[in-house]
Amino acid sequence: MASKLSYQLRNQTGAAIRRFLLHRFPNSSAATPSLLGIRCFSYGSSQTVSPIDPSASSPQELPQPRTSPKVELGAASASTSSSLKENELAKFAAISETWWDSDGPFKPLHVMNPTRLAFVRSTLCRHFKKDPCSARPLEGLKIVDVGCGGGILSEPLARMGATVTGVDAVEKNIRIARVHADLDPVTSTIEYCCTTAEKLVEEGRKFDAVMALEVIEHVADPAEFCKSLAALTVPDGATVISTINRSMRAYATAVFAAEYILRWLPKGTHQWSSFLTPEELVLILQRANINVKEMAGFVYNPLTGRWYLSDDVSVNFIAFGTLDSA
Ligand SMILES: C[S@@+](CC[C@H](N)C(=O)[O-])C[C@H]1O[C@@H](n2cnc3c(N)ncnc32)[C@H](O)[C@@H]1O
Ligand SMILES: [Mg+2]
Repeated sequence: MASKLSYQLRNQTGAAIRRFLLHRFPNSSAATPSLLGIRCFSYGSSQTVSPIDPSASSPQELPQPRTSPKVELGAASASTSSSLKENELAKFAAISETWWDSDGPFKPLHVMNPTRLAFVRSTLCRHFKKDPCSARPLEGLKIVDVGCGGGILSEPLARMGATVTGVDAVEKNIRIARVHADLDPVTSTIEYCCTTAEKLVEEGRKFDAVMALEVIEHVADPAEFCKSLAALTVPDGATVISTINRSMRAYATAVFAAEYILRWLPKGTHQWSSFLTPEELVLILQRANINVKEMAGFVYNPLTGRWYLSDDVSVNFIAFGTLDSA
């Protein structure tokens, strides 16, 4: 009798936990790049690439854009930008002084930088037939870094020889980026501007490669944002996007642990519901005519304190795509 009762209790508790998780994480994803039919990035080796059939990979409804209250944003706010989510931008404006403090709130980006640069260099060199081992492998490429913040990515891209434009919707970020880049003649060539992707589109700007790393989870309308990224890209040009998966693991690690336990990021930095699953990102990009060809996950090793590339896209992931020329 007692064991029957305890069995029932365990069953009910299990069901309640399952109900809670399903309610809290309705669309969480367990995708891997190969399940999505995308080549998984790995040093040296390559696996099959089979383009995704948009009608077949039809994940669910995409998250809908939300509106947010107005805050002061500088020049970027002059445009009728669809990508601006003002409460998100206010968070970055509040900590803009700390962009280059490698132990500050942007420490995770600083620590992750070599790993994501390895992906960027490798995919761009493969696509544009450049030598990844040369000192300036991105020489000759015009690259825009959308949501560049203080320039953590823009600067190494310039050092790799690219002609870089960095744009951010927060004026203070651009000021910090400018001051820091001017410390070195190579990075002082970067064109920094407080604006948005959609404003650059209005101005008719085009780039060989468009970067938006850790930005899409902070914009108002990811689908419109991707359309702007596509419109900035030359035919057969490249797009690289990194973000956080809307998975249970991401909630536990990238939000709960990173913000509340380890205090790597200020509390409230990320809204879990604004994350995209890899399937959603691929679909949104496909609708913008960008074909995702390579994808990788970033995995943190607490023993070494480093990030490495992996096919585990369950938390942080990065995607490389090209703009259909047709
Ligand atoms: C997490 S930071 C990433 C910075 C940089 N991409 C990196 O990875 O080092 C996100 C940045 O995107 C900017 N941002 C957010 N929404 C934007 C938008 N709609 N247009 C331009 N910049 C935006 C923020 O101001 C912030 O600097
Ligand atoms: Mg983020």
